[in-house]
Amino acid sequence: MKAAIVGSTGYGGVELIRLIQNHPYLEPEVLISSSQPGEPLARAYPHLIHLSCSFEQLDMERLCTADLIFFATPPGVSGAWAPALVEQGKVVIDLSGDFRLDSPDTYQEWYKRPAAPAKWLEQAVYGLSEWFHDQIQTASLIANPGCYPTAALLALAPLLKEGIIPPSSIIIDAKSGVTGAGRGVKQAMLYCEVNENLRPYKLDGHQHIPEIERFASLIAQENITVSFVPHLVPMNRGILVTIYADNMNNYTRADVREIYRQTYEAAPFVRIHENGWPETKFVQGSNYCDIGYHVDERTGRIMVLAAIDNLMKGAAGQAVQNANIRMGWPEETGLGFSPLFP
Ligand SMILES: NC(=O)C1=CN([C@@H]2O[C@H](COP(=O)(O)OP(=O)(O)OC[C@H]3O[C@@H](n4cnc5c(N)ncnc54)[C@H](OP(=O)(O)O)[C@@H]3O)[C@@H](O)[C@H]2O)C=CC1
Ligand SMILES: CC(=O)N[C@@H](CCC(=O)OP(=O)(O)O)C(=O)O
Repeated sequence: MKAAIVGSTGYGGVELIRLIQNHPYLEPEVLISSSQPGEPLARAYPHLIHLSCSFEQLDMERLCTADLIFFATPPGVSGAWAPALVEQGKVVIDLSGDFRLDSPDTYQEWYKRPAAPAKWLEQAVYGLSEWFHDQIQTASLIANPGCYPTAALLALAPLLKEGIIPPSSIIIDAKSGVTGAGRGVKQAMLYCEVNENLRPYKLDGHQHIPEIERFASLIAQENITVSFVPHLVPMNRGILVTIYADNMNNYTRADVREIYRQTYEAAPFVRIHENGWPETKFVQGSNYCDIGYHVDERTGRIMVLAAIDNLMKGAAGQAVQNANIRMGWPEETGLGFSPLFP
């Protein structure tokens, strides 16, 4: 099948090229760049000099030569282009946040821009592969989750579904590498600003808060609110979330172990750490989400940790996993990379 990637000069886009180029059933046929049309891929990414493709202008007719279209673009781009592509019978997988929220007002409030039409927000299927597998199988428009929500929801969802933690006690402390902010030039992301520094940011309005709350509530079947504190850490890739919640009814470590075991026993990309806790190095370059937990009898809290590679399970890897689910291919197709360590 032919794939098109819009935003292929960005970090999410180049990770898609790497994955699709190694995928047995997908070809990276159309690589779109609005800033560098006509330029060879190797000019933007010399490590891909062995691939002799060039970037192309964003053009509807050209996009329609592909079967599957990935958007790895800033907010607003897929919202404008995806509906027409779906109407042409194409499958669209969107890595941006344009279709992750169901209310135009909520999108406007958190993204500070107008939303895509409500009809398309309602039609989009959330691409958290392990939890929305059945809906993804028939979806035309897949809203790939944000990087922080992927880690947070995979860690939280089993406990929420079982009603083990109360709806308002949840604190999510999250840390991301710098590729999470994209390849665009920003002063705050310069080496001297980021190196040897640990920076909390957007405590007062991160766009992933409504996304986490929407799907946590859906899974728990009650209204969930979370406190969310993201941090930027001086590393290229990786996200670690540490979640704190009250332990209702004193569930034991054995109870929690059984819940995670049962929930994820058939999930090829979720690994549970029974001894020790996940680290970002354990998942780097791979599509795994590693989860660990601690049932703290002293304080009556449960701590759950999840590590992902933000560009893989947090973006391009999960997008390819969703393409596999949608096309009926084995979920691991083209994603069988072991993590890079050290
Ligand atoms: N980085 C990460 O870890 C994650 C990112 N995401 C989301 O995925 C999307 C892509 O992220 P990322 O790759 O990091 O971002 P980058 O900034 O690295 O890349 C974005 C790409 O979009 C293209 N672009 C910019 N403006 C337009 C436009 N108006 N029309 C068409 N193309 C445009 C740019 O290429 P050009 O100017 O050449 O067209 C650029 O290459 C974002 O929405 C991001 O929030 C989601 C999960 C994780
Ligand atoms: C380190 C860093 O800056 N990370 C980005 C994550 C962006 C992302 O995943 O984005 P969308 O949900 O907007 O698509 C952030 O916190 O905004």
